[in-house]
Amino acid sequence: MRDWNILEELWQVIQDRAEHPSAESYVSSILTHRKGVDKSLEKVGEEAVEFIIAAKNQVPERTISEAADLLFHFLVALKASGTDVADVLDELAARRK
Ligand SMILES: N=c1c2ncn([C@@H]3O[C@H](COP(=O)(O)OP(=O)(O)OP(=O)(O)O)[C@@H](O)[C@H]3O)c2ncn1[C@@H]1O[C@H](COP(=O)(O)O)[C@@H](O)[C@H]1O
Repeated sequence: MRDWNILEELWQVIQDRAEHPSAESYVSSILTHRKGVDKSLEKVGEEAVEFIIAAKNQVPERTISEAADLLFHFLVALKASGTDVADVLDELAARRK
């Protein structure tokens, strides 16, 4: 099975950008956007739609790329909304049957 550490790494980078915003950082630009949390939520919506279209049209490369965009923006939106990804993982674990 593929290593999931990339998601953990990405979460660490997002945390770091939140604590130390930088002008060159895309993550910082979303987390400090004038629209507040709405900007990150908009991006999740856009990327979800793009993912759905790619998957429906059965375009594998595009589906992978849009899925990556969606996962990335979802993590940024979790941060922007003050949600800890650890709590989401705990919630999933608690649903184990
Ligand atoms: N995984 C990503 C990643 N995926 C997508 N993107 C950016 O997300 C943006 C999405 O863009 P769209 O296609 O929606 O383009 P757009 O219309 O210009 O976007 P908006 O103006 O609507 O925000 C692009 O600028 C991409 O570069 C990402 N930017 C950063 N990362 C990761 O986040 C880390 C930190 O990045 P910085 O914060 O930029 O240092 C990086 O090292 C990467 O690992």
